[in-house]
Amino acid sequence: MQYDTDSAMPDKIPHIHVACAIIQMDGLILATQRSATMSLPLKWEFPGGKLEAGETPEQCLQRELQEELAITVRVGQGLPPVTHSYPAFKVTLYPFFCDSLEGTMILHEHSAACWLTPNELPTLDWAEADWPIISQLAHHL
Ligand SMILES: Nc1nc2c([nH]c(=O)n2[C@H]2C[C@H](O)[C@@H](COP(=O)(O)OP(=O)(O)OP(=O)(O)O)O2)c(=O)[nH]1
Repeated sequence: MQYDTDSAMPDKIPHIHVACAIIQMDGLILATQRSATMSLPLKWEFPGGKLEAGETPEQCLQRELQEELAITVRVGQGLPPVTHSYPAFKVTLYPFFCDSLEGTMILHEHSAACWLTPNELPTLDWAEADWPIISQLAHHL
């Protein structure tokens, strides 16, 4: 029997699920830059990280934002998830609007952070998976 390998073989690349925070303050949105030693080096992203087993996206965001930036936020409305395939893995991003930031931000993992208006967001070199979110924000906020 012959198999069509493309359809019969299971997907070999890992598929990760990542919650990310669109943190708003005074009309600006927080962007963070991945460090040179992280995957997708120096790309800009919304802070967040991989969902752990049994964790809601809201819980994941509170944990990741505390670990990465030493801040807490109020997690609000979600945007539609976005799935993107990188050469080595596939990611589904679960974006959430957040506000009411508390704490003094410390960059524990990122190389930089900045606050931008929705219109300025496309000027950064974003991780490829983020572009559908950036377009949505630039047009709708
Ligand atoms: N947090 C976040 N990650 C994003 C975005 N866009 C995007 O492609 N990603 C990717 C980068 C990472 O490969 C993955 C997020 O997982 P992570 O930051 O916890 O993973 P990592 O591989 O850097 O670190 P590790 O915990 O596995 O060591 O999703 C985004 O907007 N925010």
